[in-house]
Amino acid sequence: MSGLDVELTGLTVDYRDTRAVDSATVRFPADSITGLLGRNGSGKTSMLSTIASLRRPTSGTVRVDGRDPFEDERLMESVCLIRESGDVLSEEKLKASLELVASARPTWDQAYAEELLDAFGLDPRKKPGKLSRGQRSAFGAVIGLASRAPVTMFDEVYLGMDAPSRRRFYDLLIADYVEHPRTIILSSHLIGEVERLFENVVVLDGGTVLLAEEAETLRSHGVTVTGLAADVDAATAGLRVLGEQVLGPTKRVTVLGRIDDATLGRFRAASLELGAVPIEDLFIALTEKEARR
Ligand SMILES: Nc1ncnc2c1ncn2[C@@H]1O[C@H](COP(=O)(O)OP(=O)(O)OP(=O)(O)O)[C@@H](O)[C@H]1O
Repeated sequence: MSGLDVELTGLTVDYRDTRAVDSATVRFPADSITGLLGRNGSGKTSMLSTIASLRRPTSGTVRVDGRDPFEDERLMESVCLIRESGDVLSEEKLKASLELVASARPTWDQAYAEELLDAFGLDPRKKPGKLSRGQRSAFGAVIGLASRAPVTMFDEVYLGMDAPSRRRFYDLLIADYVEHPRTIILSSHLIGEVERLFENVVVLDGGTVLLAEEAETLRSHGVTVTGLAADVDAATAGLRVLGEQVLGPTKRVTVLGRIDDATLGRFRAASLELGAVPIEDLFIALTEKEARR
């Protein structure tokens, strides 16, 4: 089974006096990996919870494959949300949680789950209380991957993992996605680490959709310029610089905005190296109130 399209129209989620998601209209295309980015409290978890039918929208609609998952139990089996908190049986061995998920997910792959447990060094005879935070996160990753749900969402699930485990998770995710394409949504604060995975990017800000674009298009909103510091400074004077890194005599600056031919010519004449803009830099610029004035 491949992925399903997810479409939100005018989605609003209120908690008492807080509007967590505000009239969000956005599509997560089938068979693609979308990064859902936003600062703390921007509404990512609330949005994902409504897609997973854990919360009803206050208004607006959620459609998975054109249908309302709330009204459709079979469809809910196709939507998997993995949260950092972990939705496991806290008093039972991991094995019991795996059996429970396996019974609820028609697309579950037991052999793959066992492979993943091995890859993350997890013992299914242990109880969640005996695991470290990183191991609990890894267990969430195992469930999310082995579920092979047509819509799979990871909500900051890998935050507890150390760097090698996170790298293993990203590599496993990509490898499995290539073999079994599906709709994947990743929310993350570690944008620099995960952005290579994204085909699409959705940025939330204060509950509203600030942008929804293909990652390649987004990256073309700027350029990185690297070379001798004095040359870089001269060539980028007057341009909107998002950030800079200095390494000895070399400097790399990230410039926002489309670069016209004259400017490009200036860069080339000074033998400066041009590169794609890290999505993380664009994200920070877009969501920084100062930068948007
Ligand atoms: N159960 C709740 N009751 C009341 N307010 C809530 C509840 N859950 C979230 N909120 C509020 O809704 C807003 C959006 O929260 P949400 O958790 O969806 O954001 P987030 O982008 O996932 O944040 P983070 O990156 O910090 O996890 C925040 O202002 C938050 O305080």
